[in-house]
Amino acid sequence: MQFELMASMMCADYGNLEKEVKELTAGGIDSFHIDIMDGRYVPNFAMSLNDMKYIAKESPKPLDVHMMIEHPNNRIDLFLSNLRKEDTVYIHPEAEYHPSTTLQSIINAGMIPGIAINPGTSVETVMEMLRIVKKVLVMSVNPGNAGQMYLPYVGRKITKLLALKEDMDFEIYWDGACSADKIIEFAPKGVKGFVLGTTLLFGKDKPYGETLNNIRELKF
Ligand SMILES: O=C(CO)[C@H](O)[C@H](O)COP(=O)(O)O
Repeated sequence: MQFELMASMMCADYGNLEKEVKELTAGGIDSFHIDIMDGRYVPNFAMSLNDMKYIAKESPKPLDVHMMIEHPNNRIDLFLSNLRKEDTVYIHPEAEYHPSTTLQSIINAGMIPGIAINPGTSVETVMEMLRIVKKVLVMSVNPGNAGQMYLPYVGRKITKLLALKEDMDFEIYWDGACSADKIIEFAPKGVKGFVLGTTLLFGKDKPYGETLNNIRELKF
């Protein structure tokens, strides 16, 4: 079964970032998920513009830039000017007065536009934006921290999005507490990719390549 695996780099060993990026690249990761936080939209600080630039320099793999910041429109050009056509930028619609303006800037710059949907945000709230994005990142934990519990009510939202995607042009991605049983349940239903953090990939005393191979060989 074809699905994408992304590494949540806020969970990586920052003291050995070069080694982490090289091992994940060699191990077959599909892209690097970079959580940009401002300590306001979410109660944490994670990665920065410089971390994003460093990872882009160290690996040819695409980046998923997840903007967990207030008013991303004020800072979007800084990020877009350092990205490539194959990179995705996700914004949180709640963080902006006019989120479609920000999405249009991402589209105009040639990157892949995405929205991230918080557990408490309904599909109906973001319906019009589903028509202009290519990717929808469904948060199955509240944004800001790795290592949280999966929130089961998010499953219903994914079911709704899967039905809508039949008539629209976006793919669904999973972010937060992603475990093997969630991949087994949701990949066959059509979820296109999974962000891997502390639950499945990091801090496991196992080479990343081995973990990624094990996930790709899961029995469906
Ligand atoms: O978006 C995130 C936090 O807001 C992280 O990417 C994600 O939570 C990491 O995965 P895990 O939950 O398995 O540690």
